[in-house]
Amino acid sequence: MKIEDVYIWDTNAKWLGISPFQLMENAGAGVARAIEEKFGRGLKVAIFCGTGNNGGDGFVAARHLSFENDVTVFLVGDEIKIRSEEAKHNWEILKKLDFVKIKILKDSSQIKGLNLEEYDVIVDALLGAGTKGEPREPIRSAIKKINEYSGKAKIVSVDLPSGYPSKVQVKCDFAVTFQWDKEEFEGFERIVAKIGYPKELYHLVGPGNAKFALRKKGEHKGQNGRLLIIGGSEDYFGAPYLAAKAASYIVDLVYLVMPEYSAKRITDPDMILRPVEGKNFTREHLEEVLALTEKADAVIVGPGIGLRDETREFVREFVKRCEKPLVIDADGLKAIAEDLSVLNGKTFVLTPHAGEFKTLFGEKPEGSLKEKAGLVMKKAKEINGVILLKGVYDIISDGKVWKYNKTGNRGMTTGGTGDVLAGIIGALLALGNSPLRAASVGAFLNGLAGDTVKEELGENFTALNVAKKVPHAVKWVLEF
Ligand SMILES: NC(=O)C1=CN([C@@H]2O[C@H](COP(=O)(O)OP(=O)(O)OC[C@H]3O[C@@H](n4cnc5c(N)ncnc54)[C@H](O)[C@@H]3O)[C@@H](O)[C@H]2O)[C@H](O)CC1
Ligand SMILES: [K+]
Repeated sequence: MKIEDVYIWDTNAKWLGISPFQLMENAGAGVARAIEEKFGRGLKVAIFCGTGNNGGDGFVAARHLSFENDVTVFLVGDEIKIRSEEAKHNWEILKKLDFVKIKILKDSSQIKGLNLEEYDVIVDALLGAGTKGEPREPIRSAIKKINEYSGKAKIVSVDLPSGYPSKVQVKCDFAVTFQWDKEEFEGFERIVAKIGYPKELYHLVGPGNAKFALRKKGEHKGQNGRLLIIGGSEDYFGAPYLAAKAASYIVDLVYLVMPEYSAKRITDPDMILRPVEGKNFTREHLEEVLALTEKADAVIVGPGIGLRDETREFVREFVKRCEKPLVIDADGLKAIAEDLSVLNGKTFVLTPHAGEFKTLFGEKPEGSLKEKAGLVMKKAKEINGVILLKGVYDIISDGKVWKYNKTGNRGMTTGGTGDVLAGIIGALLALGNSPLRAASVGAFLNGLAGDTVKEELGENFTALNVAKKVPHAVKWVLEF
């Protein structure tokens, strides 16, 4: 587990209704439990707290420990700097307790002369995951003070030794770290305390994942993604248009490559059209279309492209030679189903529904969520790419992990929502996201846009309604 993942989990946990108060309560209780299990009860405990949430965990631990131990809390810093609601809440509780002693140490001069000889255990809740740079005063002096008692008292750090990874850091007997043992940490003993995240968080896509995927990269036109969409035929022009419309809210530039016959029917000024001659894509268009991919960050191929033999051949040849990250959707999937080897060495997302999945891989996804996810993961591994199986729960895998998405509603069975989804995924790929993240977050945003439409119109709407709610979905995520 990486520190970036912790942020995603916290955000998704909040989305499930698990509040930061609950997490802090569990974190502090976990610290208290670890101490009592290791060292027994009836202890004299000093708890050094900073003004961030690491300190907040310390406040909670103090309350839990106070039941059977003699506890003194040293707040290092000014109490008006206790900012988060959950830390403040727990601080206010502590101030009402008569059996917990509180000492406020606003500057280093108050720390230097402290004598901590009477304490059996010193808890270090000064700095945690929010540490930026070398520890500054008065925290720095507090770290040094604690280290004077190394080997004399037991020193327990909350989450990580304060100051880590700087030179000035607490030398603890162990740290109580939360939920998982974090890969990045080294050089100190760790005990893991679970803080109430459900298993769903390993797999469920939520606003935490989406926030990361939507981060802007630059201030200049084109820096935030250029997407090329290849689709349309004699019979269809709406499908590539819907994909382009949805994507245009996310990336800077969307180029729509279509046979001129269908391109003529598009009048939307948001679109940059790149018509190619004729009514349908054929091998003859190959060089021209490949040249267009050069200035794109990602490519979508398939929406409304049709199933003519010469078009299917075009799709396969194109995929084989395209060097950009790809989303292959709809008729494009049927074209490559005839020869999956065109995917070798490519970076791509396939977006089949159950029927297309069977056409591609000869097996129908059936059974429980876990069983279906197992099959999607197996096939993703075989083709060395990302598969998004569309359904009531969308399942996404890169062959190593699997994710699922629950946003969306029955109204989205209407034609064209798959094109909107492909457009969003392509846009997220063009922003530089991994195929796994682009596909997972694409499914989430598409469903969220659909749910936003449902709030206004009920379950009878069209795919264009969904595409037009993409900016609302994005705004919701960024403000969450
Ligand atoms: N999901 C979880 O794992 C949970 C973790 N919890 C605990 O929360 C902390 C992280 O809290 P946060 O408020 O983000 O940061 P800190 O408390 O680590 O520090 C912020 C605080 O410190 C000041 N500061 C930053 N760098 C320095 C420095 N170099 N010198 C001095 N002061 C510094 C900054 O200005 C802030 O005031 C995590 O570690 C867990 O303990 C939650 O309680 C439960 C969920
Ligand atoms: K700490």
